[in-house]
Amino acid sequence: MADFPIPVSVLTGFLGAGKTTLLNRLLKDPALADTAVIINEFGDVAIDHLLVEQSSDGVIQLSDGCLCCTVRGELVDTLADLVDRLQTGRIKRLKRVVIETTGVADPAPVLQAIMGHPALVQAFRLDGVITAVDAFNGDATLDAHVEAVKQVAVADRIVITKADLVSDADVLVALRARLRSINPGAEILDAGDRETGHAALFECGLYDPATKTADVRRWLGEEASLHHHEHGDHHHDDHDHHHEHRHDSRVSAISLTHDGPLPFGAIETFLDLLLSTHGEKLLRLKGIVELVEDPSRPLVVHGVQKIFHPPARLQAWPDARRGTRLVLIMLDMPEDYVRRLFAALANRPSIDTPDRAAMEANPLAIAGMPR
Ligand SMILES: Nc1nc2c(ncn2[C@@H]2O[C@H](COP(=O)(O)OP(=O)(O)OP(=O)(O)O)[C@@H](O)[C@H]2O)c(=O)[nH]1
Repeated sequence: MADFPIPVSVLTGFLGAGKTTLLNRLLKDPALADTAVIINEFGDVAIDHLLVEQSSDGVIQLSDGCLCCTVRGELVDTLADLVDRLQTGRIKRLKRVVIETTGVADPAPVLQAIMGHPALVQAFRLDGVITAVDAFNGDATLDAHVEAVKQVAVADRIVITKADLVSDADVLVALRARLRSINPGAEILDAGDRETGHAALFECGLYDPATKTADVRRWLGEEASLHHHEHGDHHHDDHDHHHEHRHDSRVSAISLTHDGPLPFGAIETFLDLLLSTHGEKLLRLKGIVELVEDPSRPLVVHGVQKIFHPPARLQAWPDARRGTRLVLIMLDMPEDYVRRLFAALANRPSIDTPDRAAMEANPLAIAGMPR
């Protein structure tokens, strides 16, 4: 049996970052029984040693109760097949799916397979993205590959691997600071730490399945400070200085808040305009919204790159705080545009920004707004 929607965790990280090693260790934990592991490999990548006895249909039952399959074709087909096996009783239980992505890939297509597919989105929900970063090579990889920076930026949890290979503690401190500046909201864990087990890595979503209460602060990463990104001048100096060789100086996060309820249409328009004007820059967006239409049940918005999970409602507010809180991580953040767009749609016009009604009527005609 399965409780739909089944949580899906995506494990990413650059080539050789230690994804399989981490996964193998996690899967020894009895708490992860009834987990299906999908290894999303393309091209001539060696089959991971997890998959020693592969059956003809690509899915094997491991002795510890996990299902395992490699995907060389369509991830969508594999996920649909898992649902079919459950419904026909060929799989008895399925509590979780973990997808290990190929090291060089942008994680977006994997996430798109889950969140962008009308049938799968009923059966699965994205729990979170876990990104492994190699302590030894991490800095050089982030310098060389913007894909590696994006993998860090979309993460809910970042796991530093191979810390045992780094003798200089300052290197680890600097790497953590760098990861924190790319993604201030994600929790950063050490793979070698006993605490870095399933409990720390899974259930990144809004609900705690044990208590059914929503931990919005944790989900939005609000414990982490976002304010160092708000010193605009400093940010731009940094940007120019490192522009040549540090991709991550191009990634930044902001938090948008509004007190009081907003109409659903305002949020919809904000997201539509953001995606149509700067969608390629958006790496991650998460938020909770107080709606005019139904203020007692907060709306949850959740997107990775251009792919948005269907908006969901919580049954109740998790704590006394109301209003709207959105956290955005973007590449080359058009911060002024984003803030003005949000302000306009939240009906807080600044001197030269028209109000929401005018904007919805003609969104491209706003003074000073780049298209
Ligand atoms: N010393 C040390 N080596 C590690 C650690 N984690 C992984 N490795 C080694 O790093 C190499 C790559 O690890 P994998 O787990 O295969 O990495 P991966 O990210 O799955 O690799 P790809 O699937 O090829 O992208 C292997 O030789 C591992 O034994 C660690 O924490 N410490």
